[in-house]
Amino acid sequence: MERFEVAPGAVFVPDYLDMDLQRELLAACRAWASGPAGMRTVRTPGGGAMSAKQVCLGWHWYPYKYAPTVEDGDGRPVKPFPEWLGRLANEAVAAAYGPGAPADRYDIAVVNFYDGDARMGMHRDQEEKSLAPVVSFSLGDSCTFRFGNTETRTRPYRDVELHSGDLFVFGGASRLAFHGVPRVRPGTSPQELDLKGRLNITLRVSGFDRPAGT
Ligand SMILES: O=C(O)CCC(=O)C(=O)O
Ligand SMILES: [Fe+2]
Repeated sequence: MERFEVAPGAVFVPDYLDMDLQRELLAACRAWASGPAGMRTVRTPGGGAMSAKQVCLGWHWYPYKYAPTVEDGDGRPVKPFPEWLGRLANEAVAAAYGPGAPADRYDIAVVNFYDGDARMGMHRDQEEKSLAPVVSFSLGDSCTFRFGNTETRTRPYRDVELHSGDLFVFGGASRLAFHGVPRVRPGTSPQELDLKGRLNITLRVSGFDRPAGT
């Protein structure tokens, strides 16, 4: 398997997921997208809306914190984070960093759906307490993924083309680097995958204590 270190601790692994696994993940995303606590438009405090639609598992992210329920939506408990997804995250970390990489308790998934000309501005994933690596899988349309530095939203950054099945892991010195999706390429989803648009599944470790009963 080819691996490219884009920045220290940021590793790009093209073609990581085979088509069967991509299909399984797509089916899972469709189930997660349905309500309650389903896919929604995220509104920012400034009154804007994110163009990528989002659904979370394990902990619900909304600008700019986590909650056990969909505070900014239907108020329902966030869907559980399945154990198999945690195994997939740890396998992906080992594929990116090598078999000696420590396993962790992955407990958050953020699923982003990009259709048409949706995009995502430069930001840091910084609402987690844990600094465990972020694991990101891509399905469907290709995109430009911009991976920057920890100081500024601007250069230096590197643009990587992410295709369906690709893996990107960022941890270590790059865990709090700015990153974003300046463009997706509509109509580039593989024929074998029944998906119009792009799905991104981002797996994270919260480092939070779960309150009892949730
Ligand atoms: O869609 C992507 O590849 C990136 C998503 C992302 O950065 C996020 O959900 O925080
Ligand atoms: Fe992010």
